[in-house]
Amino acid sequence: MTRIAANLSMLFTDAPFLDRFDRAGAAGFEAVEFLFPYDHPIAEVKTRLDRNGLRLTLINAPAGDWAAGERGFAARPAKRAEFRASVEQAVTYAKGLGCPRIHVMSGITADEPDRAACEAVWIRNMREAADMAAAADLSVSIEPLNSRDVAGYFIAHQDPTLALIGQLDRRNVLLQFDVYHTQIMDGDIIRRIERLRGAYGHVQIAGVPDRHEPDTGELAYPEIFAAFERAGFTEPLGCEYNPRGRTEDGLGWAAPYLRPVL
Ligand SMILES: O=C(O)[C@@H](O)C(=O)CO
Ligand SMILES: [Mg+2]
Repeated sequence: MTRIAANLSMLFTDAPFLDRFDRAGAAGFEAVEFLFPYDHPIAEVKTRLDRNGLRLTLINAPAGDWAAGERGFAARPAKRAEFRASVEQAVTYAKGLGCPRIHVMSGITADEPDRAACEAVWIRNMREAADMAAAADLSVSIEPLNSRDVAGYFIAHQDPTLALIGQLDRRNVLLQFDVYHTQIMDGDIIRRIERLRGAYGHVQIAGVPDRHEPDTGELAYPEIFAAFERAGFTEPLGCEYNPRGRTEDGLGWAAPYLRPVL
């Protein structure tokens, strides 16, 4: 059965962050994910999850100055200290919030002079992140981002990302399969879902190319949902899209996957 999670960094954004949990619960979501909860104490976020009966499926580790274009540190040789501090904070939040995985971002490396040095530090950092996460019984999620939206990001394609993950030799590190980014960069979505079965631990969805609801654009999402089911992937798919209007007004496509609203 297809299950879905509301991405609270992109859905319900007409409400303050903490109020988005109530909106997601009222809309019938069973789970949520979001990027950065760090402006709010763990206890406050936990209260919002619990009072809406929501499970948390993913948070991102702090990724630096987002507004200035920073997108994490793992592949940036000069940012080792920031990297470690960000993973420590993410592990503390994930543990406190009952979230099973953290997305650790790699960083913009287009201006780094030495790609080999970026790869070497990425491997060293990600191994450390994996070990810190494993000690807390968590996994690490790694997501390639499309280079149209995020130019210069260290990882843009799935297969090279999987090759890097393979070099880590850590079982708790999995691919974050964002269907939106993957369609833009790699395509062949259905075959990829089958072929990479077991290699991805978290999935996100959006319409392509406009990143709106998954009922528009070039992808046939009902077919994609069926492929994930056939592949045995039963975790909630993160709804990480920019709603065309008010979030609730665009949830018609999601009706079969939402809890009945009382
Ligand atoms: O796809 C995305 O944009 C996100 O999943 C993310 O973590 C940050 O860019
Ligand atoms: Mg994503």
